[in-house]
Amino acid sequence: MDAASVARCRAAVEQLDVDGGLRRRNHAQASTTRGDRVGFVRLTDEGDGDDDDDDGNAPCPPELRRGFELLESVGAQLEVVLGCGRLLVPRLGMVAVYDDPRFGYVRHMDNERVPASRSTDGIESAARGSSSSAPGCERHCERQGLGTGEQRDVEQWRNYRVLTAILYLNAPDWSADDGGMLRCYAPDAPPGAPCTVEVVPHGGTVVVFPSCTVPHEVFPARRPRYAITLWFVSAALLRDTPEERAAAAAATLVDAAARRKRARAVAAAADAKAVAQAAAAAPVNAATDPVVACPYPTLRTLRPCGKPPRGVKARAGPLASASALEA
Ligand SMILES: O=C(O)CCC(=O)C(=O)O
Ligand SMILES: [Fe+2]
Repeated sequence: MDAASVARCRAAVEQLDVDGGLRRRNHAQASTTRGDRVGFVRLTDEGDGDDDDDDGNAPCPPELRRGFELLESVGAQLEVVLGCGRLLVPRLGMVAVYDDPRFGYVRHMDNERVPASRSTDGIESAARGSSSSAPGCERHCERQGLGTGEQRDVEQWRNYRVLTAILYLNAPDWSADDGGMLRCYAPDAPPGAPCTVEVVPHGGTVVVFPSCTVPHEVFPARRPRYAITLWFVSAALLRDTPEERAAAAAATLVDAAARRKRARAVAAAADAKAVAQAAAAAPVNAATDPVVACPYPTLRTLRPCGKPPRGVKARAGPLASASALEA
């Protein structure tokens, strides 16, 4: 993204902050794991007032829309390039500023398997579509022969994200000395293993990686560090019936050996096209990336990813289903 557009987006984020739209996380571990303040903005005008996701989320400022549109177009291109089936865009996008030079964000994954009883993200659940109390989980467990009594011990995906896309909005004179680097690790790399990619968060740079397989961390920054993030959701998890969800899960869960083969899962570039090309060149196979086994609770908060670019024929993912969007 060009410098002028980045500057406009950054100014919009600063204004959002002045208006009280960015808050520090208030759950217990947040103070030690991450130093950012975040807000969620509505990316569509949709919203009929009876949806929790509406609570307290400002509409995306017009100047910031271009940033989210860029991320959405990255998703649209990756959907085609990676053949991962239909990606969906949540109604909310995240805006973040790291302004405490003591803290970045410790190594984590944006989605992962956790015991069912812990598969919630607290305040993130509504905003990011990551609720674990989705109706149907119990029936899903039953379908798999696990029984409702045992379901608390069953692992589930923490949330519904499959692809993370970040756009940095930092000032043009940002340098490596300012810190704030994003470090991504090879999937399944043990702590301390060599990292695969380090990204200096230059304004205009976009980073994408599969949410379920790439551990990453953010280093503390000496200056306020701005970014917006869109977490794409897979259509496959929107299947309506337990049978369909079970089939989707069985068809898409990846075994550990296959995951290890995907050493490089990160692409960074200055614009959407370059991102898509870089991702295509990397040995990422999103077709086999995992999707969650729970239904998404509020279908209305999702919409299909933007149209693929001209001349590129969309490859139908094995689980993509337009009917999943009709709720
Ligand atoms: O801003 C970044 O580079 C990454 C932030 C991150 O990992 C997150 O918000 O989950
Ligand atoms: Fe993250």
